[in-house]
This record gives sequence, structure tokens and C-alpha cells, in this order.
Amino acid sequence: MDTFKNPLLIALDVNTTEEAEALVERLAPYAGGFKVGMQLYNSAGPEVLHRLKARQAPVFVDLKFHDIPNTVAGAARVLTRYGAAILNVHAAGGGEMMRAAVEATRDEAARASIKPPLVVAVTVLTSIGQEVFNNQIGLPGSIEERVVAWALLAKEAGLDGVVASPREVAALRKNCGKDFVIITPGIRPAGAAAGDQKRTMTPGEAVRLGATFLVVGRPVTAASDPVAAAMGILAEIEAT
Ligand SMILES: O=c1ccn([C@@H]2O[C@H](COP(=O)(O)O)[C@@H](O)[C@H]2O)c(=O)[nH]1
Repeated sequence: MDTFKNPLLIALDVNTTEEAEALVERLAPYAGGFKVGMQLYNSAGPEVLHRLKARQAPVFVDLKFHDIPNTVAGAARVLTRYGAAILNVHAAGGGEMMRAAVEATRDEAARASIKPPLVVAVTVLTSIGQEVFNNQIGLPGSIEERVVAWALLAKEAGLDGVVASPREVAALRKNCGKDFVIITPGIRPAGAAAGDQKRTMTPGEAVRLGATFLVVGRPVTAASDPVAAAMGILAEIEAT
């Protein structure tokens, strides 16, 4: 695994490699790593991963694979070769699919003599609230119960951790142990607009509860002063 100097992962939800590199240039002193999601990857292609790698920035490649095990394994091999520090799959793809992803990354990393990426499972998206979860997605019970159940399935399948909202961190720590990686989007500093995020918390609260990494996008990248915003979040994390 790459070394993350702090828990703050900044989401580069922009369209071009140039925009991403401009953000990395300014924010690297305050970020533990950066996240490349489907907007940037689909627009800029794998080249963006090579460019960020050359800047020594650990990258979480957030493409949320959800397909049959053979297809997910093939895709996970590709991201391993590209040097992803973290990659993810949907827990809803099931245990066999998750295990295939982990085994593929470990095998591919061994062939290339590189460290394997952390493989984590997306549980329930942080943009989903309880009512939508039950009545549109059609799953019963509480979001927290489902997140913990999927996290345990992911752990059993050999994954390193999960992506979940900060609201589930306490239950995840209790059920999955101290070494389980918990990555939390849905982070909103006090007073920041929630936007489409439904299950949010402040950076300090998420860290206090035991989150391993905090993913932050718009509160930094859409701020009038992204450097000041990142510095403020990092200060809140470090003061916790
Ligand atoms: O459940 C999830 C999984 C992934 N994300 C991603 O995190 C960032 C959050 O960005 P903000 O601008 O801070 O809301 C974004 O890239 C999402 O794709 C998530 O929000 N929730």
C-alpha cells in the first residue's frame, strides 16, 4: 500500500487531467491522497492515473465495480497495474465477486512486484436516506444494519475495508475491528452545504468515531479558496 501522510482524500471531480493536476499542485501539502472517480476517469482516461502517480500522490480509484466476478477481477487487475493505492467494488455484488477482486489484485501485484492496492467495498451510498433505502431500493431494515452486514461479508471475502457514511463508523468499528479500513465520504465541515449528501458529519466527528480516511470533494474543490478549505479540514482532523 502507498503511504498516506494523513487521512484526508480529496475528490478530484473535474473533467480534465490539467484541472486535476492544478488541484493536486495546490492541495498536495494538505492531502493524504486524491480520489479519481468516474467523472475524471471517464473523461481523461487512464493517463490521469499515470500523471498523478508521477507526482507521488496516492490515488483512490473510485470506479465502484459491480459486475460478474470474472469481469470485476479483470478490471481490478488493470487498476492494480496502473498503480491504484485503493480501488473499490460494490458489496451488493456478493462475496464471490469481492473475493475475485481481491485475489486478482494480489496476483497482479505479485506479478508486477508492486504493493497490492487496498480493496474496499461500497456499502450504502452516502446520498441515500432511510426512506429511499426502504421504499425505492426496496431493502428492509435500517441502513446501519445493512452497512454492517455488507461490511462483515466484505471482511469474510478478504477485503481491507468499506466505504460508508460517517454515521455508521461507530457500528463498523465495533463489529469489524480496529484494523478494518473505513473510508467516509459525506464529510461536511460545519456550515457547508450538504448538496446531494444525506448522511453527513463534520471531519472532526468522523475521525473521533474512528474513520480511517475522509473523502472530501466540493467543500474543498468548489470553495472560493480551496487551499484554505483543505487547511481548515486538516486542522480539524489533527485537533481531534
Ligand atoms: O457513498 C459514496 C461513495 C462515494 N462518494 C464519492 O465521494 C465524493 C464526495 O464528494 P463531495 O463533493 O464531498 O460530496 C464524490 O466523488 C462521490 O462520488 C460519495 O459521495 N458517497
